[in-house]
Amino acid sequence: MTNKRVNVYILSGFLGSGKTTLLTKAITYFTEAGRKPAVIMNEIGEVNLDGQLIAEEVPMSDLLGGCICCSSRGDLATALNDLVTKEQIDVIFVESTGVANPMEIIDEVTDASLVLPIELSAMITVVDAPQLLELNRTSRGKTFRLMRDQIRCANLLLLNKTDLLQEEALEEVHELVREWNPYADLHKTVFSQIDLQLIENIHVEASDEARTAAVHDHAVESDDKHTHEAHHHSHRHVMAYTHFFERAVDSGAFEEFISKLPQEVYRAKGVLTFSDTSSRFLFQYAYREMDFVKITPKGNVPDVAVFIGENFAKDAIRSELLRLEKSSDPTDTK
Ligand SMILES: Nc1nc2c(ncn2[C@@H]2O[C@H](COP(=O)(O)OP(=O)(O)OP(=O)(O)O)[C@@H](O)[C@H]2O)c(=O)[nH]1
Repeated sequence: MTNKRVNVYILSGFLGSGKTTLLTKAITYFTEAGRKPAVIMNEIGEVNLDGQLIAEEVPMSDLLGGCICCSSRGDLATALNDLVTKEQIDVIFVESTGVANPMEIIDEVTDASLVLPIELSAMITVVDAPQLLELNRTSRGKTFRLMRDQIRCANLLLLNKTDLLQEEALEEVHELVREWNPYADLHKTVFSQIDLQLIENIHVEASDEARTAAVHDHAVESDDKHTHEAHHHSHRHVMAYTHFFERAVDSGAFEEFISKLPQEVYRAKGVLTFSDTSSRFLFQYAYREMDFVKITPKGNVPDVAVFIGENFAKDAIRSELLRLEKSSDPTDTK
């Protein structure tokens, strides 16, 4: 379970922004690099038209007739499960409907990562630059707010359709996006054309060296808020840390650890065995409230916890959990 994990990328962005345009390019790139991609396509309508653009040999799952984030909740996990259990896949792209709430999708993928060999690698948001600019200048309604949320949650941002804007207008919308998300890698694009290696790099960084860098970022930001601008090139914004437990931890010590989580961690969940209880527990943590429910997991579920937040120090969480594991080890006499 702890070995190879399939990288999951969420593609978000408002209706017609250029997600499928990016997806077809990304599939070609990963296929040519010898890695096997798969796609989960979520459409509000009852037919998957975008799927027609994806090569036949790419495994694809359709979630039709609703948004992943509301009516189809649970279906995404099933689709992920089907892909990773039936196919030899390296990468999964989840193309959400243009109106999906990004946090809900992040939540559902990370929920699934508790029980499946997958890992949320990044959220990539494609922004329709002319549309955002127009909404910013005029209505600022529901669509505008949704676009803002999709931008805020991203690790990689494509400011797309820049061919349709004059230089000055482009700078205006670029500034707006940068203001909403100072952390993501931001690229001005035409037909979602970017160096696709960037997508792989997000993953590499998020999975290892980034841990150290995240600690550094965090420390610098809390020392001096005015140096915030210096971190524009960081890929770390909304991020997740998954911890697989090697042994059971003490329930009281774990609760205390959760109660002291930094405020940058706004969501955590997991399945745990405690050294001082007979049952296993599903734990949930949201908006500083925690909840533990006894469960008997179906299948072979490891002891695991996922932490989701913004720019938190993954290393600090990891070392504290290792310390809890060590202190509940009866063979450790130190
Ligand atoms: N002019 C221009 N058109 C673009 C650009 N990128 C994409 N398009 C066009 O915009 C339309 C929508 O692109 P898609 O990639 O299908 O957008 P999408 O986000 O997948 O759309 P939905 O699935 O409906 O949410 C297509 O006709 C594209 O060819 C761009 O940079 N400039």
